[in-house]
Amino acid sequence: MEKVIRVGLLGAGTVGSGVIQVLEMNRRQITERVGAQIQLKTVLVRNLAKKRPQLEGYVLTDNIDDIVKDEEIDVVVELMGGLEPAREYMLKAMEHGKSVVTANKDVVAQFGKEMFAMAEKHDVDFMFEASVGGGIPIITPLKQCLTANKITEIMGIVNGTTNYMLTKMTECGSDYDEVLKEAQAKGYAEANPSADVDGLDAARKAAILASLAFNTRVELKDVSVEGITKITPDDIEYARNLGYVVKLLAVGKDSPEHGVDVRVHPVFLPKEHPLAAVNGVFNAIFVRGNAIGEAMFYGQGAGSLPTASAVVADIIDVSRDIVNDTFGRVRCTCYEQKRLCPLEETESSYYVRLLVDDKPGVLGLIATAFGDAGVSLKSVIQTQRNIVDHAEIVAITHAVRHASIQAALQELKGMPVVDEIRNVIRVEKEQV
Ligand SMILES: NC(=O)C1=CN([C@@H]2O[C@H](COP(=O)(O)OP(=O)(O)OC[C@H]3O[C@@H](n4cnc5c(N)ncnc54)[C@H](OP(=O)(O)O)[C@@H]3O)[C@@H](O)[C@H]2O)C=CC1
Ligand SMILES: N[C@@H](CC=O)C(=O)O
Ligand code: NA
Repeated sequence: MEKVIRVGLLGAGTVGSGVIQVLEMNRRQITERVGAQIQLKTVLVRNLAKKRPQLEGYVLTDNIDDIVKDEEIDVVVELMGGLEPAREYMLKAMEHGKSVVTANKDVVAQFGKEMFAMAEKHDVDFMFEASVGGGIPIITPLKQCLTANKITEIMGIVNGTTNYMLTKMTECGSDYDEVLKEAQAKGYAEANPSADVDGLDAARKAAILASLAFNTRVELKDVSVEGITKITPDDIEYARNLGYVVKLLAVGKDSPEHGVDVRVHPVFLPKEHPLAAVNGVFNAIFVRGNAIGEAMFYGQGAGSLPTASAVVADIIDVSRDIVNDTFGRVRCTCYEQKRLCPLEETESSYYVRLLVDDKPGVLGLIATAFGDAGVSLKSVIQTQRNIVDHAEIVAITHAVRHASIQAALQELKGMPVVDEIRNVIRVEKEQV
């Protein structure tokens, strides 16, 4: 008789309902591929009273014990989101001998070590492909396909909500609040969308990617984070006129001089850069390895079915391990303890937009202030932009240390002719 693998699902929202749909839509192929039937048995939700026509025929519960203590259930799929009780439920599931699949970057970025330790202790699998880049395969490539390489750089657009917002603001001049609402309606945003727009979601993903790429534990607290809330239509227009697009980037670098540098921030990206063409909900992740060279992974970073694609692939992988009794083939890969590079040591070019008094000699004073702080300028433009008695100065600097640009900004803040530092955004150099 055909073996049956039973699944307990925690959460039936955007991704959870996508998982149910994919398991039903591709049932025959999935059974063939696994050599066993995957059957969803029980679904945990918060609100049992909610109408859920899609879940007819499945056992619904709001009690986690109905899943973790059910001996028939082999795999627990966590798609509730947030730290608690998701972390607690996943640990409980593993304690009861069940493999766990999750899309939860909050837990992986903060408690990954604890999760792997529990999986090892109970000889079960812990899989999290959907936690970064939604449907894009990137966790498995880093854990398996790229292991022949020493990886020195990983860089990408890893938040679908903010990429969707920036794309709409750039292409259609849409209003910030309006496009955020659209992204929420499409199911891209986190339960609390400030995680998206403040860069935290991308920072969690950056921590996960860097840990896997550089084989050293990087947690959310180790990532310097800046979101897109300060980006204005004016910055987007200046970027366009100067030959750039504005993107929220996650950057991870590993070098012998500085150690591991992981950060998330908006950047001016040259229009010719391959990541500049990644628009809407699409994500892309660049990896530089010493054997493969450059590789890029591209696809939909959020949304019900694309994310479910990654979750179901993990369920299939775990099921194959159950069928073949080969759990834990790929354990935690953080076997080194590398130095984490402080933000002050990082280097970048910057776009600096200032509101200044509109009078002779101001441009010279500004250039001197930058020069005194050791910041050399690549270009400076002065515009009027409907401002009475004032002007805007936009400077693009050459690559300088973070500490130097901070010193220049401090100097500028104290100058009577400078009325406001309107924005400071990093500028990414062209790919060579
Ligand atoms: N949305 C996306 O595009 C992507 C999401 N992810 C991640 O996937 C996970 C799920 O996201 P998403 O589907 O968007 O979230 P939703 O908010 O759409 O769904 C969450 C589900 O979990 C249930 N739930 C939440 N808290 C509890 C609780 N304490 N006890 C029982 N059930 C609970 C909710 O129940 P109820 O229905 O009763 O409210 C709901 O069914 C998150 O970790 C997210 O970061 C990853 C990649 C992409
Ligand atoms: N809110 C996230 C969902 C996927 O991780 C995003 O917008 O990318
Ligand atoms: Na993924």
